Amino acid sequence: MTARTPLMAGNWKMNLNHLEAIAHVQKLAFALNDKDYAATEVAVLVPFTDLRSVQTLVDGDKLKIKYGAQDLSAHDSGAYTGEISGAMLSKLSCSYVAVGHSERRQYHAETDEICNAKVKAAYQYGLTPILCVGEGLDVRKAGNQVAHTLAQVDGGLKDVPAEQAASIVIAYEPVWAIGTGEVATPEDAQEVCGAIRGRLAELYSQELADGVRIQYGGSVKAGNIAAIMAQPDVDGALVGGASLDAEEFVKIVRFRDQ
Ligand SMILES: O=C[C@H](O)COP(=O)(O)O
Repeated sequence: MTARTPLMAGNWKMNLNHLEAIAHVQKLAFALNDKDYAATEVAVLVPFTDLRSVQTLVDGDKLKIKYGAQDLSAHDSGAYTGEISGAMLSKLSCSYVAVGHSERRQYHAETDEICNAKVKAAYQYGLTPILCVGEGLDVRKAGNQVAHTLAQVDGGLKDVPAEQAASIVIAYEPVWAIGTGEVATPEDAQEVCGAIRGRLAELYSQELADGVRIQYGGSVKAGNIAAIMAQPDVDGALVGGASLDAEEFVKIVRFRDQ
């Protein structure tokens, strides 16, 4: 099995303006050290309006924090008012971009087809997509969480070649656990993350599947991260609310100490 470096990504959602973003990244940079970065990759997914400020800070101070966006357009350029292209994100040296977050699926009607086009757009411009998948409460109650989530994996990766899929990050986020304080048990997380890895092996190869990082997301905090990370198929977390508290996020990055 390939060793996978955990990825802790803070998804700020629609929080922190560009000035607050600078202060927040400075706090993270002050607290994190080389040992942290060697053990765990750290990223922040920030509002579009923060990207230039974060880029300037990261470049200027040679920070090891990676950054990226929370969405991108499926289109290259042109008359798509309000959209931001992969090329624009790439120009800002983004490493990551979230695709198909449940809030995009829910409030912006993003389908698996749209997510698939966005995954392809991300790769086209050298960005690593973090493909978000996960079931709602009704699906969970019916016991269909694995089938539902794997269908989203299939849809998001349709016709994506292995050389691209090898670098994808998949974030399993049960919708009922997002921002609710209702965290999935480590066993719940493992069940679906393990199934996602199994599906990647079927779609591509075991070797590829063993190298892909699968994150858990949903009410992750310093107090629950260690048990979640102890699961064999969980390789990091996509952290919402707790990523807005620099001290808490640093503790999550240092999950081995919790
Ligand atoms: O992208 C992050 C997830 O939506 C989780 O959010 P949360 O940590 O606030 O529950």
